Amino acid sequence: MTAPSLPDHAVQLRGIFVRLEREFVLRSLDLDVRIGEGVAILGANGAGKTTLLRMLSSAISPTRGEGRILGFDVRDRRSVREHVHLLSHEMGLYPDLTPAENLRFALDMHGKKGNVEAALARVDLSRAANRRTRFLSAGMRKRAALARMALLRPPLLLVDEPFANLDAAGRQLTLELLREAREAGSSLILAAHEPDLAARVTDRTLFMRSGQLGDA
Ligand SMILES: Nc1ncnc2c1ncn2[C@@H]1O[C@H](COP(=O)(O)OP(=O)(O)OP(=O)(O)O)[C@@H](O)[C@H]1O
Repeated sequence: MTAPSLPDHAVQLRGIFVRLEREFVLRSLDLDVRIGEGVAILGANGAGKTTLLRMLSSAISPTRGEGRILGFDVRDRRSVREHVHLLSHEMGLYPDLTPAENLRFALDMHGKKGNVEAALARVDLSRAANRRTRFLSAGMRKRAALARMALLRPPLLLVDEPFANLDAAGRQLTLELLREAREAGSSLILAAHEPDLAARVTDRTLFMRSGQLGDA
């Protein structure tokens, strides 16, 4: 499905509430992110950053409020999922597939073509390309998920704590891949606990407190 019209915003949220169990985790949240813009979201543990990213990826629906993502209604899960990619802690890799198989599967799912071998070489995973993902270290799995993100080049990229579990080289690689994705036109929303690293790949920083966003 194509977007109703060419949007100038990747994200526009107005008065969004998300209730999980009995608690409102997001409350009256507004957010505007322009097409091509990069926004960092900082905030204490439990502030609601992951919940916001999960809602933007349509993993969960808002309890109240309105929003558009790349011009699609925030509740139009099928359209949102087609255009938005979430790189999260879980990473969404199939443990019994190899990294190469995971990447090919992701490309097939999105009807895209790409050079899987080159993407794995870029993240220094060529030697592990044919081992089952379940036998890789946390950092290696993160590199595989980064390679998949780089291959998919989604219009809107949501990234949750990308620098955790990575060595210095892995963090540098993450910065490079995020920068390349932005140069290719992806809009980016990045939740992190490392303000300096986050600022290197985003244009501005917001702070989440008790489920609401404000200036840092
Ligand atoms: N599936 C769930 N069911 C019920 N409550 C949840 C669920 N997921 C998260 N929460 C609650 O929502 C609140 C926000 O959690 P969230 O993971 O969004 O915070 P966060 O800002 O990403 O934190 P961190 O920096 O620790 O990753 C927390 O109080 C958490 O307990």
